[in-house]
Amino acid sequence: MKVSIIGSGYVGSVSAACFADLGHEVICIDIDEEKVKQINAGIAPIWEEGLDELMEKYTQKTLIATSDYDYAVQNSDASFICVGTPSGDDGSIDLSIVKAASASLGKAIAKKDSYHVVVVKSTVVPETTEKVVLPIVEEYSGKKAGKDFGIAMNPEFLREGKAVYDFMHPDKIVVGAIDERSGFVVSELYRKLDCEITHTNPRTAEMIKYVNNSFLATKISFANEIGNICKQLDIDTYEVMDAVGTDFRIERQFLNCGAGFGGSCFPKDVKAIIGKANMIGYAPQLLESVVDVNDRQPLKMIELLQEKIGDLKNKRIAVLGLAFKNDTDDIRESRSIPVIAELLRLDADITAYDPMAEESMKKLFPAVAYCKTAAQALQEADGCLIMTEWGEFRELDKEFNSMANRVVIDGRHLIKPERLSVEIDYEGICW
Ligand SMILES: NC(=O)C1=CN([C@@H]2O[C@H](COP(=O)(O)OP(=O)(O)OC[C@H]3O[C@@H](n4cnc5c(N)ncnc54)[C@H](O)[C@@H]3O)[C@@H](O)[C@H]2O)C=CC1
Ligand SMILES: O=C(O)[C@H]1O[C@H](OP(=O)(O)OP(=O)(O)OC[C@H]2O[C@@H](n3ccc(=O)[nH]c3=O)[C@H](O)[C@@H]2O)[C@H](O)[C@@H](O)[C@@H]1O
Repeated sequence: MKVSIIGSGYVGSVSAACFADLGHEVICIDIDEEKVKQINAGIAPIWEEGLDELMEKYTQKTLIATSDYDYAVQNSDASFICVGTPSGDDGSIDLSIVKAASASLGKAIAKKDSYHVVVVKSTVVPETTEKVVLPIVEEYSGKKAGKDFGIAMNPEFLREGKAVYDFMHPDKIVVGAIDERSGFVVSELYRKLDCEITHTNPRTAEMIKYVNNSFLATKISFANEIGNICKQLDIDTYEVMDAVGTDFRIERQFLNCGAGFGGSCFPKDVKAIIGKANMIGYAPQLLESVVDVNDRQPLKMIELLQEKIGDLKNKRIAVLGLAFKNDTDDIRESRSIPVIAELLRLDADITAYDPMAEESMKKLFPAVAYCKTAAQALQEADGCLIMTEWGEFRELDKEFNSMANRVVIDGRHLIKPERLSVEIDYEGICW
């Protein structure tokens, strides 16, 4: 089949490359000319394991990029909207980018003689596909949904860092279409994947995505709350979760307490569904608490540090890990952001290291001294904060020797102090 993908960010570029790998002809559309050029040169616009290889393999064969909606729509059967859905000022969803993409798509569909399917893959709150995207496409195309064009919602569940693998090995595919014809076109695109398709309406598909992310975020905040209680009682919360997680109704994953969840989706999606609930007159107490626990958690790292070394003014603090999690260069909502901001407010001197995310964080905090290795960041440091679950931090040992004061606060349960050859003053955030 022929498909166009609107937006070449994490979801768009991975979907494009994977659809090409499934044998489809793909056209990427982006308003960012730099990304268009990159893709046409066979270079992935973001870092994801396996993505460069797929881009190189299919670019200029079955995968091309353009900023021309008309060209893309004329030469494809369906268009996937994969643009960002950030939080507005009050936390609720900002649909302006989705609206702009829908309008461009509508104008292009106006010039097309044959049937086209509009697919919303961006994470959008329930009712958006039917009450926002559909009317905009109708308005700009002058055509009728369900007759001249189809419309469906197809949420994406991939994780950053494992995006290509997740796309190709989904545990669920959800297609929420307004009619059978639209649903059939979308399902056909996934035919080669070994996964059953859940067919539903657009609103339910939208809700499935939010419930998935909110439930995972709730598990993490629950684990953090329990971890904070366990720490006061001198109970190893990881031992607790290992036992509790053996119950198949609970499941061990996403019960790792630590500095909290970051990333481009959990924080914004929980806030967006809270916003939608408030809009319809329901106060979602539990979800509000999920956000509160998560906001408080990273600052506990600083409190623990202050307990050990007192006033942080002019103290040299090594921040290890800047990305919101391992295996990505993405710093969106990374828990290291509030931590660095607070350290700067307290006049600490910061050295920082991350294997991939240094460049992005530099734009946000130019005053931090960025280092090329963890060892360099630790030199002469009065304290160390471990913020991201990078595997290489697990291997740290002799590197702690060069610290002026070997105080290590671990936000990701990576260091086993008893296994080190060097003695350190170690504290886990909630263990
Ligand atoms: N990042 C992730 O791991 C996941 C994200 N999602 C959802 O997918 C959506 C996209 O997220 P990301 O890929 O992270 O966003 P992103 O911000 O990385 O990429 C969005 C892309 O859209 C382009 N764009 C903006 N306006 C445009 C327009 N009018 N026409 C064409 N292109 C335009 C931007 O230049 C950018 O390249 C969001 O709703 C997000 O919640 C869903 C699952 C996973
Ligand atoms: O909608 C999205 O964008 C995506 O959001 C998450 O994926 P992602 O944000 O890439 O990362 P996760 O691996 O889920 O981790 C999110 C955050 O939770 C933290 N986390 C995770 C697990 C855990 O037990 N504890 C914990 O603090 C991680 O450190 C990280 O900051 C979901 O896992 C994906 O299914 C979803 O598609």
